[in-house]
Amino acid sequence: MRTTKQLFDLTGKTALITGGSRGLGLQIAEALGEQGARLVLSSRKQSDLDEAVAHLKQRGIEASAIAADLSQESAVAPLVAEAIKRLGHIDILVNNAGATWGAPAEDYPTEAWDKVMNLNIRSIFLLSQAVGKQSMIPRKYGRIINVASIAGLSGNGPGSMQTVAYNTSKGAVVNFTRTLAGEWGRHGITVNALAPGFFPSKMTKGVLENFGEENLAKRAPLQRIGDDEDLKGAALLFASDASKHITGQILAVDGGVSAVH
Ligand SMILES: NC(=O)c1ccc[n+]([C@@H]2O[C@H](COP(=O)([O-])OP(=O)(O)OC[C@H]3O[C@@H](n4cnc5c(N)ncnc54)[C@H](O)[C@@H]3O)[C@@H](O)[C@H]2O)c1
Ligand SMILES: O=C(O)[C@H](O)[C@@H](O)[C@H](O)[C@H](O)CO
Repeated sequence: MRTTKQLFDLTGKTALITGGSRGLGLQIAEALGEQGARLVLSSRKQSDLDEAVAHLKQRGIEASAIAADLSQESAVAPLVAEAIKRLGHIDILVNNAGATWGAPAEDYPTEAWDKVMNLNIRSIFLLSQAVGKQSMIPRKYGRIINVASIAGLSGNGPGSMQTVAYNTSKGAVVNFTRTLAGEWGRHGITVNALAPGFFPSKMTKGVLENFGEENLAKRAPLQRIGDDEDLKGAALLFASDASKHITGQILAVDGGVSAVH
């Protein structure tokens, strides 16, 4: 029997983290790296990635970066091939890259719908498929962590941001997580999702300006918004052997918002 410390230890493990250059992805990278995992980060811009790698190196974390536009299907195969080349294999896949777009549903541009859907759900399917087939299934081990959102657990009320594609894509992430967990449990792969509430980031800058921190915090029983360490514990749980008997689960990290709304 292992100790709790050993169950959460990621020494010798490898992880590919999409959208790892900033925001929640970088926070997850810190969490996994601090526990000993070797990392490959991916996101669209090489310059952002270089900064993130330097930031992690300062904290003693081994990371490298591969730029890829995941809204394009053609980006997936080269990314996975290069990540496996660098890491040897992939133990942990964090599907975190995501984006949003706001417009009233009746006027919502189909280009925006396609962009959001391609990145937020289609790329998660494609990446999981490639990493599963090439690395996790043959090795009979894997941890897939999808970053959903509490916006995938309910719709937006009147007066909130009009993000029909975003909420729809995150709802799809939730049920994709359960479905893949059902299929791949027999291969020793767990598939779980984080459902963050509001965290300040580049993506949510507009929401923060529109509604104000106080109003966003008021929605939560804990009366606060997320900060730069609030996702770490849940991410580490799903990445490590501490969760080897947990799959297909959606964990809200939201100050309690989804418990009461
Ligand atoms: N911030 C929040 O309140 C919040 C809440 C719930 C869920 N989320 C989810 O967390 C994830 C990260 O968001 P964030 O808030 O850190 O935002 P962010 O904008 O800071 O980070 C998004 C990341 O995704 C990458 N990315 C964007 N488009 C891409 C593309 N086409 N190809 C490859 N990479 C791309 C960016 O480079 C960046 O690394 C998203 O899936 C988002 O939906 C965020
Ligand atoms: O995915 C996200 O960006 C967040 O979860 C948002 O949905 C906020 O929680 C919401 O906007 C607060 O009102």
